Amino acid sequence: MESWLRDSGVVGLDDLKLADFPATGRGLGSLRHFKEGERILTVPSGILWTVEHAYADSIIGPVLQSMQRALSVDDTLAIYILFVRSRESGYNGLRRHVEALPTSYSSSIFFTDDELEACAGSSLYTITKQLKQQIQDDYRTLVEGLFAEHLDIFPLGKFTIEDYKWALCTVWSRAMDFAQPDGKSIRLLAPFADMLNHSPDVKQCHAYDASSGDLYILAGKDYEPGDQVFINYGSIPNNRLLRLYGFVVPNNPNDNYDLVLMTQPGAPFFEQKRKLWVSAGLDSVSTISLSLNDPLPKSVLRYLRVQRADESDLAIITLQQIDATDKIISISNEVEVLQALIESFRELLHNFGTQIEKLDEQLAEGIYPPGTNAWSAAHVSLGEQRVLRLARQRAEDLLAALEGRNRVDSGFSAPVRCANCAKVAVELMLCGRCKAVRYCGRTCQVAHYKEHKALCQATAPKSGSVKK
Ligand SMILES: C[S@@+](CC[C@H](N)C(=O)[O-])C[C@H]1O[C@@H](n2cnc3c(N)ncnc32)[C@H](O)[C@@H]1O
Repeated sequence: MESWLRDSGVVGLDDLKLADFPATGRGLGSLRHFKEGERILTVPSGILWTVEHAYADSIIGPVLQSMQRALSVDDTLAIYILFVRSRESGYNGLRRHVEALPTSYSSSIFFTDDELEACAGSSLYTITKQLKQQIQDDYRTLVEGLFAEHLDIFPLGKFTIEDYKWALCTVWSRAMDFAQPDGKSIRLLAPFADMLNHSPDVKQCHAYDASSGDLYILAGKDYEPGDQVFINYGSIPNNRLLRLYGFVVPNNPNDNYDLVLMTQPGAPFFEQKRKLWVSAGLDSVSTISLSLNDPLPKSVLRYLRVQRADESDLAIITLQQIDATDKIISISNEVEVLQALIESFRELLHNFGTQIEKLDEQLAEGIYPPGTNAWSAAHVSLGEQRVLRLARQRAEDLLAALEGRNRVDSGFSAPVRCANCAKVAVELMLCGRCKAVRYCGRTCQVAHYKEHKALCQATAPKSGSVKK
């Protein structure tokens, strides 16, 4: 491969060496001092794997271009790689690169059920199961819609589902993405530069020159001869690292939990609510990342305030022109939102096969030997549970603060009655709009709305939004 890289105009080969490193496996080592920011490597446009190059290929290009529905970027790159690998002649340089690729990967899609069980309950667990099915479906579509039509180009023996999975993992674990000046993004694989391993401790140091189409690697920190040279793949949580790259970073500060919020189209006031979600940059199905830094992002509350809004809440939004997505609509709505969230977080945490304390114990006892698939899965589970516990705590704190304020608002000295059923209780909810009457619960508030409406409109503050 080296002579092909040299002949193709790769710059920097004399200062870097392929080597095995204990912590990461194969990578690139430096053969001299590098100062941070110094250019280390240039891989010219001509030898990059890109969709554009696949389309420009004289054999596979016309076939790809004649497809009624264009393949995804990942599928195009994966099939391009498999195509080059399958050729008996030609493509000499690119075939050398393919020969240097790993023969197997440790993405979670290759985990056995037992290995995956170590992260049961995590979003990775669910996504991996879905992904396995998705890959099978996509493969079947490829066979029927592409391979079977062009068996001379895609001999099925070299395009099996195992080959397809291998090629997809090659793309997931080695592709680099760049935004271009025209706003479009480009996904590419750069021979030799794709031997660089990840370190969160180096600065972002891979770049794409849109005018030349070349890929550059700069030193992400100072290096001494013999050091492993890294790039930074980005702030990636363990669940994603394991799914795409097949490794994890213990105690990863980027760990997250992808919370999926959804509402069925048949739900009451669905269209009205959908407009409110869209105006807040959300939709009826929204996936929101909860992270260690921000375990309960505002967008979660925005979504749920609208989802839980009843007729009177929606009337409040319209009448008072509340930015429903950013502010408390009514105390009752907010209480319901927070209670529902706490309940959901409890349930999500309960669904984890092994709780944090037990996982910590198992890891300390070496039940999951370091570096094994189950060990990686256990770290994903730990990360997701930590985020969810923080999120639950945040929601509980918000609810406690709200209830505390409500108690102060209602006055401890004189317990008041529910405006509907006249029940006496300390913890009555205040009508979020007029703040003139209190209810023992949501049912009473709704039941009383008709009677209360006129008074509510007359006594509600005329300007501003519902007090936080
Ligand atoms: C772009 S390739 C890097 C070169 C790769 N090590 C090789 O031998 O071909 C990305 C893959 O390298 C491995 N890798 C990268 N950074 C790593 C790290 N910090 N720890 C463990 N494995 C890492 C993972 O297997 C990942 O999927």
